[in-house]
Amino acid sequence: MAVYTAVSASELTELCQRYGFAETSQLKGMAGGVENTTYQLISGEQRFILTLFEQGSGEDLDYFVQLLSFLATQGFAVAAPLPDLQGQVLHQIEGKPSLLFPFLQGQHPEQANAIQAKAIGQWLAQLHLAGQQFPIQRPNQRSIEWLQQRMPDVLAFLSEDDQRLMQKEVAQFAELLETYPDLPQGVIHGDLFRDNSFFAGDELTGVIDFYNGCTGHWLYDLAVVINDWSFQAGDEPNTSIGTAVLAGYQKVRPLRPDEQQALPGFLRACALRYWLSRLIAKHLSPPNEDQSSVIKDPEQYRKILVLRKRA
Ligand SMILES: Nc1ncnc2c1ncn2[C@@H]1O[C@H](COP(=O)(O)OP(=O)(O)OP(=O)(O)O)[C@@H](O)[C@H]1O
Ligand SMILES: N[C@@H](CCO)C(=O)O
Repeated sequence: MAVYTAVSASELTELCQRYGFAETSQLKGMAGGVENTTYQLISGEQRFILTLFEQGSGEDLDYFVQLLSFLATQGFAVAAPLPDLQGQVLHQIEGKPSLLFPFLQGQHPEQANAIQAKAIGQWLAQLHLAGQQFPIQRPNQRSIEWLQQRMPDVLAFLSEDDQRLMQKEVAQFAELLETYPDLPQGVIHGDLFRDNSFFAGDELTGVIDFYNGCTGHWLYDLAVVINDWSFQAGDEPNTSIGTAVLAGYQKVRPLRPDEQQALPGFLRACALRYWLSRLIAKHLSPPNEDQSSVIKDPEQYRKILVLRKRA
């Protein structure tokens, strides 16, 4: 259960007054999630999601709020934060920056089918195209520079073979970016795993967790999705799912020839990115007791990297 901060009755009452909700509204902790405190807020027949951000000052939240509001006005299936009666979106609850979201219908597709995979590919390409009209920039916090800076921190936790693998892959990604310096960039989601999407049957009802959203390579975003959506069970990729994501994407925005050439390298780089971020989460940002059950396995992404190298 990802609830690190308890909300007092007085803070809940204040929140309800700001939104015009009944004072009988209740909070219920949500399972799932790693970083933030998430509650379901139940007000009569209505349900919402209340997120208290456990890290950071909330400065970056302004980017996410603006981006989500922009996407909602463009008709995207996203959970955009809701303004209170005064039009205020960002709140402080128990001293934490907090947002209230609409409750999305549906489930995360643990075993996604090809129709769902195609739908997420289409959604992603539409995001990339629409993002060209979004004026705010945010650097990618998981760029090649981040890989280069953070890699030395985790080498001590790896076997000699894995150290060599990681060093070589970081160097090869840097070379790839030099070989293809003009790949298109723009707004990306940055973390569109299956557990950040909701489907009711085969219909995509919404996408959440834009906290890795930034200005980055569109191909990077696509590679994150193809990796997570293809490796649904076991160690082998479900290639028909990867193909469906790509087909959905290209139906909306065909890849340029340089992107097609660079895609295999980006699939490796994105596997590397999650191998590294999960190693950091495991060894260098040790979870507290409540979080330990939700730490994601770095080994899964090392294996994906090795498989992507062989392909
Ligand atoms: N708008 C929403 N509608 C319905 N359920 C939601 C919504 N937003 C989040 N949830 C659910 O709440 C739980 C926690 O959310 P989430 O995964 O975003 O947590 P987090 O800690 O912010 O994320 P992360 O896993 O990236 O650290 C998840 O089970 C998710 O499905
Ligand atoms: N999607 C990430 C966790 C949230 O950033 C992972 O699977 O490692």
